[in-house]
Amino acid sequence: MHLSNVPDENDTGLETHQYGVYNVYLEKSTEGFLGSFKELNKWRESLSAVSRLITEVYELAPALFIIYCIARVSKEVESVVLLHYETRILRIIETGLSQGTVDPGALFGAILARLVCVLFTSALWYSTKNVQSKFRARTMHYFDDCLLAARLSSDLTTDADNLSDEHLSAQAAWSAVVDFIDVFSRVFALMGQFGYVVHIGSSSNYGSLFVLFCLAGPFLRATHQPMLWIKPRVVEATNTHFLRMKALRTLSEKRFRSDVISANITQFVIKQFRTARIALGDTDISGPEVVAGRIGTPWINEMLYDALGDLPIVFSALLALLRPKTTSLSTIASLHESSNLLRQTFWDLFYTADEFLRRIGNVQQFYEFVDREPKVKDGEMIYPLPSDSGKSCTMPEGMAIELRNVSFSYPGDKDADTKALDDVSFSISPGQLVVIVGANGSGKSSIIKLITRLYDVATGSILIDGEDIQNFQLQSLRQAMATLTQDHHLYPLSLAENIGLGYVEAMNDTDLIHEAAQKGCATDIIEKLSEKMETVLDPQGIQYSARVDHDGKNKLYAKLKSLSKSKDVSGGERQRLVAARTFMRFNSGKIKLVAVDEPSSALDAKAELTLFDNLRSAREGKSMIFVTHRFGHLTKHADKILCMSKGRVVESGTHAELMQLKGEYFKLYNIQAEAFQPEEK
Ligand SMILES: Nc1ncnc2c1ncn2[C@@H]1O[C@H](COP(=O)(O)OP(=O)(O)OP(=O)(O)O)[C@@H](O)[C@H]1O
Repeated sequence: MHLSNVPDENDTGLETHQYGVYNVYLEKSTEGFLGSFKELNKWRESLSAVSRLITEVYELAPALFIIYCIARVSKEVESVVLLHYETRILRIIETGLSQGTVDPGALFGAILARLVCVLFTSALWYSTKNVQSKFRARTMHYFDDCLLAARLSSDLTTDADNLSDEHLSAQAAWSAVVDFIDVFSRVFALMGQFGYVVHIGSSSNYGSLFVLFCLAGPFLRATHQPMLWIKPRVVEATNTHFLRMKALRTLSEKRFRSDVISANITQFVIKQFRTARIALGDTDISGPEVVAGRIGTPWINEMLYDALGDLPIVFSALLALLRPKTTSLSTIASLHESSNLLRQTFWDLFYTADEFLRRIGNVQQFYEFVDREPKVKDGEMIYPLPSDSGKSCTMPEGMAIELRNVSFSYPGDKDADTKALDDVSFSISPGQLVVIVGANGSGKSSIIKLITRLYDVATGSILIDGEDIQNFQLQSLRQAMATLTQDHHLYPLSLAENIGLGYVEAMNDTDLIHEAAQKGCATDIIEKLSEKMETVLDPQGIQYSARVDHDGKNKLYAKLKSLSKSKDVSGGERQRLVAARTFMRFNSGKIKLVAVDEPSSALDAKAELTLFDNLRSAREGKSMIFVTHRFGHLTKHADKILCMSKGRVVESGTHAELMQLKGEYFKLYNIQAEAFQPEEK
C-alpha cells in the first residue's frame, strides 16, 4: 500500500508516505528554482563525504588503491576491446564468405588478439586478488578504528541526544569505496562503448542515433523510478502486526531462553506470533526504499519501457531498408551486440550508482558520528588544585563537594516536567563518609552520576574543592574518583586484566592484583577456575558448524563442543570481581573520592559486610559516598546521612539526629528493623 503525500496534521512542512509496513516522512517537495537549488545542495553535501572518503582511503594505501582501480577499470573496459575484435572477426568472415575464401592469417590474428586481451585482463584481475584483499582489510581496520575511538569518546548525554549508531560500520564505508570505484569504471566502460558504437555506425552516420535508440528505454525507466535512497527521510515502522511479530521474535533469543522455559510461555508466544502473521497478511516487509522501487511505477509506463527495448531492432530494419548498399550483416550483428552491452552496462551503472548513493548516506552519517562534539565539555584546570590556589579545601583529607540548587532531568526524557533532581543542595567536607538513602527513583544514583560528570546539571552548580566542576579537566577529575556501582560489568578480557584495569599503570603488577582480589572477596572464585587469573568469562570467540551431524560420535561435533566450552560465575561472584577492580584503583594514590552505589545486591551478608569494611578501611585521604537501601552496616558509621524523596533531599544529619526527627528516615529505618522484631501476638 502506498499513500502518497499525506499532509502533516501540524503542517510541519513534511509529507508522509506509506511503503509496506513503514511510514516515510519527507520534506515537502519545493517546485521550481528553489527546489532545484535545494537538490543541488544535497548533492554537494554528499560530494564532500565522497571526496573525504576517497582521499582518506587513498592516503591510507596509495599503491593498493591505484592497483585496485586499474584492475577494476581494465575489467570493465575489456568489453569494448572484445567487441572490437568480435566485429573484426565477423567482418573477415563476411568478406571471406562473399569472396568464397577466408583470409586465415587475418582471422587467426583477430582471434588471437581477442584471446590475449581476455587472458591479460583475467591475469591482471586474479594476480591482484591478494592486493584487493589487503586493500579491503586495511580500509576496514582503519574505519573500525575510527568508529571505536568515536564510540569510546562519546558521553552519555551525547549518546542520549543522538539516534542509535548501531547501523554504522566499517563494512558500510568499504562498500561505498567499492561502489565508487565500480561507478567510476562503469562510466569509463559506457563512454568507451558509446564511442565504439558511434564508430561502427560512422559509415551510415547514424551511430549517435543508434545509441539514443538503445538507451531510450533504460533511461526513461531509470529516471522515472521513485528514488527514495537519495531523499532525506525519516523512516518509522508503524504496522502493529509487524512490530508485534518483531517483539515476539525477540523472545526466541538465547537471553530470554530461561525466562520463556520457566514461565512456560512457549505455546503462547508461537500462537501470538501466528496471529500477528495472519493479520499482517502479504504486506511487504522489505525496507521502504525497496518497496518504493517495486510499486512506484505505473504498469502503463512499464509496458512503454518494455516496448522501447525493441527500438534497436527497428533501427537495424530501417537501416537495411533505407541503406541496403552501405549496410552489411556484420555491421548489424555488431550493432546488436553493442546494443545489448550498452544496455547491460547502463543498468549496471544505474544500480551501482543507486547503491552508492544509499551507501554514501551511511558514510555521511559515519562522518557526522565521528566528528560530533561531546556534550559534556572538558574544562582546563587540572585536579587537584595546587595548594597555593587560594581555595579553602584541606586536600589531603579528600574531596570537598558542594551541590547548590541543583536540578536535573535526563537527556532524551520526553516528559520535560519530571526532574530526577529538584533543587538539591548539600555539602560534603573533605574526608566525610556520607550515606544517601531513599525510596526507589528518589534520585540517589543521579547525584553520583552528576558528581562523576557522567551528566551535567541543568540548573544550579556543583563545586569540587570550591571550584565549579565544569572547569576541571575530565580526565584529571576522574583520576581522583573511584566508583563502584551496579552498572559496572566484567570486561570480556582475562580476570587479571579485569582487575588490573582499575589502575592501568600497574596492570602487570600481579601482587597488587591479588591483593585487590582479596579485598574484593574474589580470591576464592579465581582459585576455583582452572585458568585462574587468565580466565576470560565472556570470551568473544566465534565458533560455528555447518553440515555437521550432532551425534555424540561425530569427531567434528566433538571438536565443536570442545571449542565452545564457556565458563560462568554467579551474579554475586561477578560483583566481587568488579569490586576488586575498584580496590585496585586505590593503588594509584590519587583517589580523593569513593562513590559506591548499591554494589552489593547479589552479595551474601558476610561478603557485603567484608566489602564495606574493606572500603571503609581504605578511607584515609578520601571522601566517601555510599548509596544504599540497607541500613545498619553503613549508616552507623556515617558522618552525614542524606535522605531523599522525589528528587529532593528531605532530611540530612547523623543517624541519631534523623531518628529524633521521626520523619522519612525514621520510617524507612523502622520498616527494615521491624522485620527482625518478634511478631506481636
Ligand atoms: N537513564 C535515565 N533516563 C531517564 N530517566 C532516568 C534514567 N535513570 C534514572 N531515571 C529517572 O530519574 C529518577 C531518579 O532515578 P535514580 O536512578 O537517581 O533513583 P534512585 O534513587 O537511585 O533509584 P533506585 O533506588 O531504584 O536505584 C527516576 O524517576 C528514574 O526513573
